[in-house]
Amino acid sequence: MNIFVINSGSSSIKYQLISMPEAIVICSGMVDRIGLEGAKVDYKAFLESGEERRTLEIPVPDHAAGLKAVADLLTDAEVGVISDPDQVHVVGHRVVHGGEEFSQTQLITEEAKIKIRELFPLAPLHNPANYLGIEVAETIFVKAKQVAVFDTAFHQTMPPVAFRMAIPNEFYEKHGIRAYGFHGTSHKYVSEKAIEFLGKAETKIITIHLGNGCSMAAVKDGKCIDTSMGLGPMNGLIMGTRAGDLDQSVIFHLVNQLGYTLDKVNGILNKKSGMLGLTGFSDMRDIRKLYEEGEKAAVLAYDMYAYHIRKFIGSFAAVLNGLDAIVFTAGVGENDVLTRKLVCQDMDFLGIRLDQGKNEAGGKGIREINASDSPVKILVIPTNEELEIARQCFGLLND
Ligand SMILES: Nc1ncnc2c1ncn2[C@@H]1O[C@H](COP(=O)(O)OP(=O)(O)O)[C@@H](O)[C@H]1O
Ligand SMILES: CC(=O)OP(=O)(O)O
Ligand SMILES: [Mg+2]
Repeated sequence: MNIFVINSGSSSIKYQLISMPEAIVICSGMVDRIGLEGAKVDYKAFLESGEERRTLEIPVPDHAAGLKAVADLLTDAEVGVISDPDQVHVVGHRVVHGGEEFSQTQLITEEAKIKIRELFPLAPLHNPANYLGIEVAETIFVKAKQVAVFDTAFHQTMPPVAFRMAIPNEFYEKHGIRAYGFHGTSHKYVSEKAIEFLGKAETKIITIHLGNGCSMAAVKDGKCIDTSMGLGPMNGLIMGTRAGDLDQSVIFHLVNQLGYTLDKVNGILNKKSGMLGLTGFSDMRDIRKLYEEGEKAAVLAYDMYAYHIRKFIGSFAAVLNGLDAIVFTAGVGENDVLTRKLVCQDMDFLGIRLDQGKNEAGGKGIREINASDSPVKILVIPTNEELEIARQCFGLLND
């Protein structure tokens, strides 16, 4: 079964064509800077004759144009991997917010599409892009089954004590206002890898997903019991452009005293805050350079970024009542040596002891970077949301 996985972001589309159940990646790549100057389509095909790469620097005005360019590459006479879009049997979509409606992977019906649209206001940077991906894929891969895999699904095992908020009951009962949690596909994938690595069934693990969006999960015996994000993917950790946890008074102050509209405040907290607000850059590689030059704002921003992760490690260790491993994953977690160093610093009271040599060593696959006498394992585990989405699709359609 050929499953084409689409992970649509606000300005990018990551994709992989995967043959299941063998989990063979046929091709993979990314469309970057959609709607911006300097858009680019990256494509890597694993052919019998060897690996073929293409980078197209073409205007990509919207998601439809991006997916069309990818579909053309998939069927290209020279570097293509299929001869016809109908050879894609299933399209698996990452959908960020599934609300209370969707706790599991779901075949996309007209009714499901209406519900995904209703969730736009709760994930404004994500669900509209995910939805567009579905609409466009339906016109390109006409015969394929379309399946949605939700970021919120893995967190549905949280107990009420973790997901309820202390506001009047009717807001939960009538309007579903509660914590949902995000990046669930990634937290699930890396926590399962960590459990396999630890080689025991009873485990207490904290997974730390640091990409553009950042979140953490407390995972006990393979099930999520708490997470740092809530109703939408805005709160918790400091992120590329999102503020993370914030005193509610700030919002009222911005509106009532400084005269901002609520829409404007929403835009500021989602798109202009976080590392971007503190340093002028949202990409960790740019901020890292400034840090190394000793630029004050970058040093403070890095320290704050790590400080908030450390606070969540402390609170999640408390709710887990112990800790076997912490796991770093996603773009920053997998690659940024400095973030991992700052997070693990002065955490030996919790049994977290980093080996800086191992932290700097690099490498592929799972890496253990703790000191040999560290009671808690510190693991770097590359995430693979696309493979997990393909597995979920295959599981749904083979049931
Ligand atoms: N080698 C690296 N060193 C430090 N940060 C990196 C490196 N590679 C990627 N990143 C950071 O990872 C982040 C993007 O992570 P990613 O998981 O791809 O995010 P998303 O899926 O949310 O777009 C960016 O901030 C980028 O700077
Ligand atoms: C939910 C979320 O924040 O996703 P991303 O990290 O892809 O922006
Ligand atoms: Mg991501």
